[in-house]
Amino acid sequence: MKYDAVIIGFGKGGKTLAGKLAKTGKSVALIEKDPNMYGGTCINVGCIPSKSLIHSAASANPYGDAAEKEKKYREAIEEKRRLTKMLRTKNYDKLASSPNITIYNGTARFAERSKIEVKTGGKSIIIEGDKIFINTGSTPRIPPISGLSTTSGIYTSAELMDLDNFPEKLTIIGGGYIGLEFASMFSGFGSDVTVIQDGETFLPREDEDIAGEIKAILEKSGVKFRLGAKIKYVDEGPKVVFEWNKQDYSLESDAVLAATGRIPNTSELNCQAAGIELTSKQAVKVDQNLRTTAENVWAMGDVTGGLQHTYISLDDSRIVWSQLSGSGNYTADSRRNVPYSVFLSTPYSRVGMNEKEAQKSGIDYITAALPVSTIPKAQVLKSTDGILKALIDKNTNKILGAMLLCAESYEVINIIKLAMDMDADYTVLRDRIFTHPTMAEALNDLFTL
Ligand SMILES: Cc1cc2nc3c(=O)[nH]c(=O)nc-3n(C[C@H](O)[C@H](O)[C@H](O)COP(=O)(O)OP(=O)(O)OC[C@H]3O[C@@H](n4cnc5c(N)ncnc54)[C@H](O)[C@@H]3O)c2cc1C
Ligand SMILES: NC(=O)c1ccc[n+]([C@@H]2O[C@H](COP(=O)([O-])OP(=O)(O)OC[C@H]3O[C@@H](n4cnc5c(N)ncnc54)[C@H](O)[C@@H]3O)[C@@H](O)[C@H]2O)c1
Repeated sequence: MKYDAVIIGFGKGGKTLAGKLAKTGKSVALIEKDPNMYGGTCINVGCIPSKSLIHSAASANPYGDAAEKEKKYREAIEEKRRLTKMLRTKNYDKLASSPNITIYNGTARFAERSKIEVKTGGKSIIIEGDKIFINTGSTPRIPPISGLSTTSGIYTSAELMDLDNFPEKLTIIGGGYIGLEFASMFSGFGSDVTVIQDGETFLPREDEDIAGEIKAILEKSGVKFRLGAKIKYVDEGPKVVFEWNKQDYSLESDAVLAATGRIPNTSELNCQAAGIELTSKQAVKVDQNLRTTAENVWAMGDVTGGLQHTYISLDDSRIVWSQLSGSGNYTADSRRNVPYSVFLSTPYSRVGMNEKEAQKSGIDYITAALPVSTIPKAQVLKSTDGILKALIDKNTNKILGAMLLCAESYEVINIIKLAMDMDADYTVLRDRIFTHPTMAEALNDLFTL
């Protein structure tokens, strides 16, 4: 079988590109190894199921009795299963219904530069592609802690989001995005949550005041932190044995989540057969056009070792499409002002520089700050914890960055990103009409210096 394009992995970038290529009449083969992953990590085991559970947790009663908590949790898991199944089917049907797309269910590996071996159900077939696109995503990194991969009751994020029984007591290893979102979610359901992190500093990339507020909000909801801890081993229970503040502790719980980062999925690809180089972190090495070191082979999304967000994988498909459709002008180094949101009970969103980075770069900046309690909509929502902060270039009046720790920050941050992309002065946000009462209207006050 020969195709114009072979796409390995049904992730965000891959499925978007498949659709675009098929629309222009190209023949496309899309290979996915797991039928429960049609549509990729985001809709099956990542963003969407976690946000569905976070949404359900927001209306749970963390102080309810055991039966009430269990009931609410089971309903939330059922709703998550319904939602992911619906999206998975939709994603599959959308591509499968195109006459130009063939979906293969099997594990792909390079036989040579343009030939891919697909192993499926004990059989193996070779398919050929004029152009090949790698979109195989990433997988949880399990650190070499004794007992971590062999003890029962230790889960990855995907497994924990499919647990039938409510964990009254949850230990989370790792205080990154996944660790904190799950801490917030499970404390919302009423779990007793402890986060164990190796590093001393909480959210080391954030400004201290912001990190401090986030930690205080999580602690207020009952989450306990053990920062600068060294895990010695994990044992049946499950029980995590660790050293913290020069003392040994043994923490037993109903479940342990390993949220210790994610590594690119390249181990099955046999990249060397195609002359595709990997980085020292096992990511596919790409240039600014997302070309690999092999001719006519590109890579998109988590597998490239860059920022791990669904919208980055989507944007990667735009970079690739820019070359396939002619202009080639859009490249990874022209991508700027990439925002992110951490979906905590009080969500945190950021775009651009923070103070730490501005100080390091020597830019002359002004800091604008606004306590969330002054925002009328925050009072309506009864969500008055948090702070809004923005940095403005003193010489040019341009916005350098913003950090929003408040309800609905994941929506409002996109307004600031747009203003930054348009190179607007901060006064544009200060003087805009926004609807009332909204969280967005707080930008008028934040940017009134
Ligand atoms: C719990 C969690 C929450 C998250 N929340 C967010 C969020 O709120 N917002 C956000 O933007 N990002 C979030 N992310 C990150 C986001 O999910 C990923 O960055 C994104 O899904 C990566 O997409 P991708 O296109 O690189 O590949 P993926 O969507 O991972 O797709 C890769 C596909 O390739 C398949 N595959 C792998 N190897 C092979 C092979 N050899 N042959 C055939 N198929 C193969 C895999 O089965 C998989 O389906 C979250 C991640 C997790 C785990
Ligand atoms: N809202 C979002 O966009 C969103 C949400 C969830 C996940 N994600 C993506 O998923 C990726 C993976 O998230 P993650 O939280 O697993 O990784 P991460 O890299 O963000 O955090 C890993 C954490 O584990 C800790 N850690 C590592 N080894 C440890 C050990 N041996 N003992 C104790 N602590 C240890 C680290 O100190 C760190 O706090 C992120 O990079 C993110 O891009 C995005």
